[in-house]
Amino acid sequence: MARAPIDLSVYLVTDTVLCGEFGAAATARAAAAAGATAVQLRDPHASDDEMVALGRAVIAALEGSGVPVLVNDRVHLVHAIGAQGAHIGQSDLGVDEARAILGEDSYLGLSVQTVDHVHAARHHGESIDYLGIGPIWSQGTKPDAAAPSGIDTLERVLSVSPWPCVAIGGIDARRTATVRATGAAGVAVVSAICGQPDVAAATGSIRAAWDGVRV
Ligand SMILES: Cc1ncc(COP(=O)(O)OP(=O)(O)O)c(N)n1
Ligand SMILES: Cc1nc(C(=O)O)sc1CCOP(=O)(O)O
Ligand SMILES: [Mg+2]
Repeated sequence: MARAPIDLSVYLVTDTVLCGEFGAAATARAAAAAGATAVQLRDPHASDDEMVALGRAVIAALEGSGVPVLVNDRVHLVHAIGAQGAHIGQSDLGVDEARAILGEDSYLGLSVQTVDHVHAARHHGESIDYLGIGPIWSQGTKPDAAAPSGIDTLERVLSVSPWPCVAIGGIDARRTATVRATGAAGVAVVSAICGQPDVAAATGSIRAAWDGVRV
């Protein structure tokens, strides 16, 4: 069964530590109400049990919003959480294994850093729903990320990718318009939303920048 296209335009990636006392679930709810269109549950430090509890809380917080939740790395927890898909990278389990766990109805995103990564993934075809490409700019959220690749690499990946691409790394409202101008499908954002004093306002400014609205 074909999956409906996923709206990646403002893609929140949660960070439990950055979200602080406000929490990932409240952050997801406020962000969705302010225009986030997808949420990725990302917590490299959580145990599987903690991830399931957090994921279920995020799903409950988003009830009725229509915003899909994707689980970072832990593809085996997607169904237990009740999430809509998963996101994996070059060092995680492979696309075939992930798709076998997910079945045909769940979304799957893959991180790439280079054009060669896109060519290497091409044979997976419809097993993949979208690519994440980054880090585009310098960022402080993912210590083991590659060096910033710059907007040129994003443009090169976009020129060869058969899948929609979302940019990640150092993206805030100001840079969102730059990403949109490349033809990317969206911006994936952690610290410009998580832990911000007003999550809804922070998300709204990214939403407005993506929509080309002057604020
Ligand atoms: C939307 C999006 N793009 C890229 C990544 C990074 O994935 P990965 O390289 O697997 O690194 P981790 O996030 O797992 O540390 C992402 N999570 N989301
Ligand atoms: C989770 C993640 N993945 C990256 C990649 O390049 O694949 S960069 C990153 C963190 C991005 O955080 P921020 O929005 O705070 O800059
Ligand atoms: Mg990963």
